[in-house]
Amino acid sequence: MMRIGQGFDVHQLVEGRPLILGGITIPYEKGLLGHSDADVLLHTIADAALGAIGEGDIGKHFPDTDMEFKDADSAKLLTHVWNLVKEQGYELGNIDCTIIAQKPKMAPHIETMRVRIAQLLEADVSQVNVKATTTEQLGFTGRGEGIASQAVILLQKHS
Ligand SMILES: Nc1ccn([C@@H]2O[C@H](COP(=O)(O)O)[C@@H](O)[C@H]2O)c(=O)n1
Ligand SMILES: C[C@@]1(CO)OP(=O)(O)OP(=O)(O)OC[C@H]1O
Repeated sequence: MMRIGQGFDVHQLVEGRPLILGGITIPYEKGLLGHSDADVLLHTIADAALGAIGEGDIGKHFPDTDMEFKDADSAKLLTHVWNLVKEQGYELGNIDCTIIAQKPKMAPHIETMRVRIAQLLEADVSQVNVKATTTEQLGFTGRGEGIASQAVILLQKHS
């Protein structure tokens, strides 16, 4: 049996915050703003996984009004979500993610993100793909005001 899910998230880029993306810290002059560490890529992956198992979204599981999740490590939130996936008997088929950011250049960091995401999803690196695109300086991402992310996930269960 297979289940598919998709995720999308956006966070604002501001000065004075570290840029945490895909479970790693990337050197940059700005970072993402959020109630948690604002790791937009891990949030997208968590949303895709929750979508695949019909469990809503991360806002439902980790309300941004709850101080327990203030400055939360998104890797821990994703691990919680992944435990729900495993409780339903699923494992990762594959995941494909796109980071939408004008800057910084993601290419030097993609492999490290893949390895970290594979670790969090208890899968092989070959099951995880991470891409990046600019929006050719158009829109809020193009102006460097924020970073968006998208993901599609396939879960599988052996019967
Ligand atoms: N923040 C980014 C954005 C893009 N890349 C890489 O550059 C390639 C070209 O980007 P376009 O937006 O012109 O399609 C893209 O395919 C990525 O490999 C990047 O590293 N970091
Ligand atoms: C992760 C949570 C919880 O700390 O907060 P944010 O970091 O603001 O992220 P968002 O994607 O806006 O919504 C989910 C939240 O409930």
